[in-house]
Amino acid sequence: MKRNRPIFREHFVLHKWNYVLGTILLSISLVLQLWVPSLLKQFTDGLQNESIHASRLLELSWWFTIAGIGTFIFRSSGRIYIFRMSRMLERDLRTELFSHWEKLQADYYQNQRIGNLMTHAVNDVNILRQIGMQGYFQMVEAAVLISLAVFMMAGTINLYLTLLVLLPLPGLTFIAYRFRTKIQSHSLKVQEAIGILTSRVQEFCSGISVIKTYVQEKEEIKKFTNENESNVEVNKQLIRSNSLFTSLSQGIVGLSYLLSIVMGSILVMKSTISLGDFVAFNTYLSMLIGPIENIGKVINLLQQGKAADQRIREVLSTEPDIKDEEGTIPLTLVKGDIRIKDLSFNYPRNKDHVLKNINITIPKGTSLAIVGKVGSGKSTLVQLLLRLYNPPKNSIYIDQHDIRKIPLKTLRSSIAYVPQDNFLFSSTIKENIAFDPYPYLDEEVVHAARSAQIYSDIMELPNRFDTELGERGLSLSGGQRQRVSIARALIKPSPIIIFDDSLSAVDSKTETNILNTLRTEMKGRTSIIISHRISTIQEADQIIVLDQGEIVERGTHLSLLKEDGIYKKMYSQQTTELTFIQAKLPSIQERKILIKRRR
Ligand SMILES: Nc1ncnc2c1ncn2[C@@H]1O[C@H](COP(=O)(O)OP(=O)(O)OP(=O)(O)O)[C@@H](O)[C@H]1O
Repeated sequence: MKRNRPIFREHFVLHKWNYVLGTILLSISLVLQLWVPSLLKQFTDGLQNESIHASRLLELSWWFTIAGIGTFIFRSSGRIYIFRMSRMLERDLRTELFSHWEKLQADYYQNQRIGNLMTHAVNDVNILRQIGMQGYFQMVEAAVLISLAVFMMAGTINLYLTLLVLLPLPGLTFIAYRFRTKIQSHSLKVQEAIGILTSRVQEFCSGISVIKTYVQEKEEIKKFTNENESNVEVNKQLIRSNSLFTSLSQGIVGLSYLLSIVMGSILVMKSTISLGDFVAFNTYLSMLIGPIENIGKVINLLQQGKAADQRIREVLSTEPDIKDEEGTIPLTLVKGDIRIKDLSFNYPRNKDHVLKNINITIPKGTSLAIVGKVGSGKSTLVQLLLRLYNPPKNSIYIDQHDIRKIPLKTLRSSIAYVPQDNFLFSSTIKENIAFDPYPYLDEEVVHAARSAQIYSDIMELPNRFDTELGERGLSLSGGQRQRVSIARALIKPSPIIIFDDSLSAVDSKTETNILNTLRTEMKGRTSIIISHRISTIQEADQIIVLDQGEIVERGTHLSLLKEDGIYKKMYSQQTTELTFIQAKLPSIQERKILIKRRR
């Protein structure tokens, strides 16, 4: 959704009555707070005149108690009202950001740093929340407290003393603003330094075996020490700014108090004001210091808020490139006939075509295998079928419909896809397999696991299907992750299934077992298998060989072996490698002799 107006303003307008109520409650508490100095005045003057008696003392104590309790009740409820609204802004904005990101295409994420996205979701939203919480609260407090306190000081005690004492205080606002900016930039550097240290530790933990095998411990310690040193350096700058700010503001506040005490005492001695006035005046002054300092902080916060608001609105106004377009046919099911016609494709930020003039027909229920060198365009082709990138119009058809006219939801729920990277979520194995929102029965999960040849591995885990996987499923081996991904695709009752190099991390025995079960699982389903291994794809109904984005060979395993092309070369190379490995392996007879000798 495009946001034309600043986010906080929109939120404020939407919840204005809650903010008004919060403001009224807070203002009542401030008025009650400002009642205290006048009670103090009456008490002090009473003591000085010796006119105070027990019942008056009791009465004053009552008023003090009422002022205290009232301040507490109204301040807390005003705070709850205002702060609750800001928490709602935070919650709604994060949900809006998240659901917007979900709509954006894969390409968007390839051009963004994850760190930036995290900053939008965490820091920028926090800043907007702070404007609603501390920012709004402190502005109301400053406006009400300063105006009323100054009015009381000047109107009921002494105008000139008030002007004199207030003279240095705008300096407090100024330095709070200036230093806040400086402190902010130092804090940012400290955060960056901590981020670098964290990444270093993270990288160290992940790469520990490489570091050890390359005997790089000393080098790594050196790098860490340098970065640790930089962290100390930026922290020193932060400490310097903080100390200077505290000392300067204390200096200004001290000057105000000094003026108040010296000039106030003179006025008391001259009987221009009473001792009670003097006490009340200094109490008002102490109440003013915080809000005056806060003005500077709030100005700074508003500036940060402006930048955060712009950044968030920029993200929210990024239009998804891949969405249901005009003319989308309301299809809910497809059968699985695929036709690719004159497809040429280049990635959005690269003019060179990575696929050139591709023509393929895959009738429903048949299989297509794609082989080819690294970077020849195999994954791109299947990603276009899923519309992870937009293919040109009228270039890919499913059941005679241009896929750009098939609702995205229908298209993607009709395709089960095992991507190359085998991404697993940090949840249980069961949740990873039954990821498709369809409510799967336990038996279906077990069946998918058996078909993907991962069942016995799962049964050996401590909590079997309920075993929690670590981040990105890293607690499993590469081959196990691959088979969990396959199970996730097999459980999905979709008419089309795609495997992108999905058997690369399993041994040849497991590969044969998986292929045997897949034959049954894929009956009636249109399948596309990408692989570098001929053994995986040789039984496909048709095989294409891609080279630099072009189909250079096509046929069946047998027909391609008759051609003297890339396919045959790959086959010969792989069978020679296999024979070589087999030749290297001792025969059963030789193994028995070896075992005997070892004994
Ligand atoms: N997101 C992208 N943006 C720009 N170019 C890309 C992108 N993804 C892939 N490419 C380029 O497109 C070409 C085809 O890549 P693709 O991943 O389709 O090859 P592949 O045949 O699947 O390779 P592999 O066997 O390594 O998986 C490559 O030159 C690659 O650099």
